[in-house]
Amino acid sequence: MSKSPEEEHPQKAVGWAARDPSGFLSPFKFSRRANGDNDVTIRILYCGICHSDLHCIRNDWASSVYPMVPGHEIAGVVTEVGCYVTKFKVGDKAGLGCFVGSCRSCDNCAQDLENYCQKNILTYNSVYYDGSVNYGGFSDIIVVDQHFVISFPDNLLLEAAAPLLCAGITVYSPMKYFGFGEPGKHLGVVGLGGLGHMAVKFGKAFGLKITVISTSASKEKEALERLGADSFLISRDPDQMQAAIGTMDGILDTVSANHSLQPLLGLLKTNGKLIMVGAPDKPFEVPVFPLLMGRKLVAGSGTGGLKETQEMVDFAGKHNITADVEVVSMDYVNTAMERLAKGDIKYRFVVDVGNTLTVS
Ligand SMILES: NC(=O)c1ccc[n+]([C@@H]2O[C@H](COP(=O)([O-])OP(=O)(O)OC[C@H]3O[C@@H](n4cnc5c(N)ncnc54)[C@H](O)[C@@H]3O)[C@@H](O)[C@H]2O)c1
Ligand SMILES: [Zn+2]
Ligand SMILES: [Zn+2]
Repeated sequence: MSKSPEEEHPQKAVGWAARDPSGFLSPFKFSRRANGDNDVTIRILYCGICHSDLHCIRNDWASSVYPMVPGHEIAGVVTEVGCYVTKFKVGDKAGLGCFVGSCRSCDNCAQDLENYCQKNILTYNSVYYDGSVNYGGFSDIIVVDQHFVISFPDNLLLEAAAPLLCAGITVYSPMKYFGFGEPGKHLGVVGLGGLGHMAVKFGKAFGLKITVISTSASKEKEALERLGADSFLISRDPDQMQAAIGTMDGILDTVSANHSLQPLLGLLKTNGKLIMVGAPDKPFEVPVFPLLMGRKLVAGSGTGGLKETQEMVDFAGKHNITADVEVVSMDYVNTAMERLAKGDIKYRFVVDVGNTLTVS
């Protein structure tokens, strides 16, 4: 019989886990592997709450395995390093995003695109090479191969930098790849949540013109004044949408639920690109005529590779870019998930794991 999560590895660990698709999280005792020669052990101080965590704990994508300890925007301090570890020493600030493994030999891995490796291993809801289940960042410690660990510049506050490791890289990577990493272009950002607000910040740092496209007029003032967007478009206002037709070089769509793409395609100029990063559970309808009439492209992008993630964090350090966070205690996490489901957060919850994680 296989060993229990608490006994399968030598290092004791505690976290909060969902046990079923209700997604309700509660204390959970498990274990982590011994720190190997290439491994870094991180004492987790903060972990962001991504909408993907919510999709996962509630089994929206029909791929969840329980018990599940979510969390993939992890920031903390290195407490142990293996003998081959060159990137980190004990006491360094370190972080971890969506992946803890990849094959390291396929074409994707050779191009620093571990995020597209067919054999990559997610930080949680996945199985490691040794056959044991991975548990994520709502926990006290984690053991990771140094290749998947990111360094933080000293000037960034850890709690506000943690969301860079998913929300940040998920918008930075497609912006660079699809030609929005330099000044001059006009990019629309749909959905002003965790990903969306990071897209506004990176977009302004790249020198883009940014228009936030939102269903909710209540976000306008903040988008313009606090986040620095150039304009704000209410997608439910037909006059505003009509006036914006054919004005955007690209749109980054971060929306977590199904919605119509047709009005968005209309906003694009000829050769415009609609880049999907939101991950609703149902397929979209893609109307073809708006694509033909203007040679438009609908594309997608998933997080980013490790090299680019480090580049993004270093760029964020130089430009002082972090997430706007609401730091909450571990025992608030179920309320935070409810609020995230309703869009009641500006703009990222981060759990203060280091000070508030308790398991009785
Ligand atoms: N591509 C990737 O690699 C990747 C990485 C991280 C997250 N995601 C996905 O991106 C999505 C957004 O994640 P997040 O953490 O920013 O979530 P979030 O909840 O912080 O933001 C989502 C935004 O979408 C808005 N929204 C929700 N339903 C809407 C609707 N029907 N019409 C218009 N706007 C709507 C919300 O108000 C909110 O502003 C999720 O589906 C998540 O799973 C994808
Ligand atoms: Zn995420
Ligand atoms: Zn690979």
